[in-house]
Amino acid sequence: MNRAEKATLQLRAVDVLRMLKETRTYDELAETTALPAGDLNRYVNGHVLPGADRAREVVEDLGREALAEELESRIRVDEEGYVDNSATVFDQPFLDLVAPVVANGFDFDRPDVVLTAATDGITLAASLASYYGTRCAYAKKRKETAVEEFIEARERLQSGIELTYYLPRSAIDAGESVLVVDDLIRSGETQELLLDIADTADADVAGVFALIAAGEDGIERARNHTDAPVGALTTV
Ligand SMILES: O=P(O)(O)OC[C@H]1O[C@H](OP(=O)(O)OP(=O)(O)O)[C@H](O)[C@@H]1O
Ligand SMILES: Nc1ncnc2[nH]cnc12
Repeated sequence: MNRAEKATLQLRAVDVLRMLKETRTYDELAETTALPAGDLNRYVNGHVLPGADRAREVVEDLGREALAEELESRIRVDEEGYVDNSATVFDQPFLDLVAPVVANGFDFDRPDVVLTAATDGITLAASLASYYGTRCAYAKKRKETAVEEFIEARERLQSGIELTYYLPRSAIDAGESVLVVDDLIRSGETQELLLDIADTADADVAGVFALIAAGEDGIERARNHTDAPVGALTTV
């Protein structure tokens, strides 16, 4: 880890601790983190940065659990199992906290491109791309004007409707590594189409990630299409 990466990790740990502190006293935060309250006070107030090892523990272990809890408290599932996740996908600062936890906690190789499907996956993909310092690309359900060449992926959904996603061909080069992400995975049909696009582009898949898995079907379907790691922050 170079100095810049270390500093980034330390600052991310402070972000996670500040998020946790919003709903806790220092004593409660000490209990949650198993770190001394005095140290936590200095980190949260920005007087001292946690050491690299401590920072990694906060981001990878605690961060993942805390973010999953925070995510669960923000989503509403209706009586038919459909999820309202607007409070998450509209909150870019929250997604900026998610990015390092995902990048460090899910065994994904650093991608060249973070790929998602318009619309709701875009803010998550943007946060991850920004964290990795890579490009963000999103496939759309219609062809964007003035783009000459597209990669297309078409699938007949369980409902019988045919769905096509289009991505400008220039968005992914052959041999690049693609991390496929979305806010939500349920049937896995959308992720399948995105993996299909990556395949047509002759790209490698770094992984598949969703903030929320609605049931296990989608995750399993994605696992059938790639050997790369597949995961979600929470399952409802
Ligand atoms: O695993 P699946 O069954 O494919 O479902 C997941 C997809 O459904 C939602 O998108 P939707 O198609 O509703 O479009 P939106 O992002 O524009 O709301 C969600 O953002 C995922 O992309
Ligand atoms: N918001 C949502 N909740 C559950 N399944 C979905 N499939 C597409 N959008 C969904």
